[in-house]
Amino acid sequence: MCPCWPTSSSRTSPRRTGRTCSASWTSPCARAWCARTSISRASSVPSRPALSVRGLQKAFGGQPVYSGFDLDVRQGEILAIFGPNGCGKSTLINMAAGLMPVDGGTILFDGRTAREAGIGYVFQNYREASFPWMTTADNIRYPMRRKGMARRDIEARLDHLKAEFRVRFDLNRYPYELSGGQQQLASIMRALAVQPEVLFLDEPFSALDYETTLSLRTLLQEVLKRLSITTILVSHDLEESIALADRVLMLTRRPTTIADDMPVPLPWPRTPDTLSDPAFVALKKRALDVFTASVAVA
Ligand SMILES: Nc1ncnc2c1ncn2[C@@H]1O[C@H](COP(=O)(O)OP(=O)(O)OP(=O)(O)O)[C@@H](O)[C@H]1O
Repeated sequence: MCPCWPTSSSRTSPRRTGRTCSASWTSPCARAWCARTSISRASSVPSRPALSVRGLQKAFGGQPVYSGFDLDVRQGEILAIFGPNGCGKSTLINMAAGLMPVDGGTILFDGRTAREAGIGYVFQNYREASFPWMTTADNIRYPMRRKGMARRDIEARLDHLKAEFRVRFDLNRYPYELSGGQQQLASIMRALAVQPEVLFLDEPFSALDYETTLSLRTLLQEVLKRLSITTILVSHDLEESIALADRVLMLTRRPTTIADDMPVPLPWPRTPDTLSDPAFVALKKRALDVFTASVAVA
C-alpha cells in the first residue's frame, strides 16, 4: 500500500477526489504506486497556461533548492528541464505533480491544484512501475478501472493507445516478459490512458539502450504532438531535451534559477536525422555554452 494513499472512502470514489499523492515519496514502491494510480480529466480552457508556478519555495535541511521560482507551461507544449545533478529537476516535477509538498508559492494547473487536475507520471525505473502480477494490458487498464470507466470504453481506449503507439508486441504478456523499451512504452500508455492534462516524464529513457531510446522518443513525440499533450520532461541528456521539446528550460546549480529558457523552433516530427540538422547542432551548442557557464559560475 502506498504510504500516501488517501482514505478508504476516496479509494472507492477516485472521480471525486482525483489522483493526487500528497506525501513525499520515500521509497521506489511509493513512486511506483503513484505511477500506477494516475487518474485525470481533460483540459477545457486551453487559452491559459496549462501549468503556472509562482514564487515557489523549497528547501531541504535548511538549504534552499527553489527560492521564488516562476514558470509557465503552455497548453500542448513540451517543456524539457535540463540542469546539473542535484539542481532540483525531479523535485520541481514532483512538487508540480503533487507528490512532494511545497514550502511556499503556488503550482496551479489551469487555475486548479494538482489534487483537482489530472496528471500522468512516467518514472525512470519502469521495472518498479508496474504490477508484476497483472498482464501488461491490465496494467494499462488499471487507472481506467480505478476511474470507474465502463469496460467497453476501457477496451476502446486501449485499442486507441495501441494504434497511436503502433504496438506490435503482445500486451497479454506480463511486464517482466517484455523488453525494457516495451515496458517503458507500456508505462507511457498507462500514464496516458486516462487522458491527463499534463504528462510528467522523469528521465524516461535513461535506463534504455540508445537504439531503443531513439525509436521510443521518435514515437513518443509523434503521439504527444498529434494529441497536443502538455508535457514536462526531465532529462540528463541535452540532445534528448532539444530533440523532444518545444522549449528547454536550463537550470543553474542550487539555489536554482533559470539559466536560459531556450525555444526549440525545429519542425515536427523530429527524427534521428534531426540530430544532424545544422539548426539542431547550433541549438545544442548554445545550450552547452549556457550549461557550462551556469555550472562554472556556481
Ligand atoms: N526528500 C529529500 N530529502 C532531502 N533532500 C532531498 C530530498 N529530495 C531531494 N533532495 C535533495 O534536493 C536536491 C535536488 O534533488 P533532485 O533529485 O530534485 O535533483 P535533480 O536535479 O533531479 O538531480 P539528478 O540530476 O541527480 O537526478 C538534491 O541535493 C537532493 O539531494
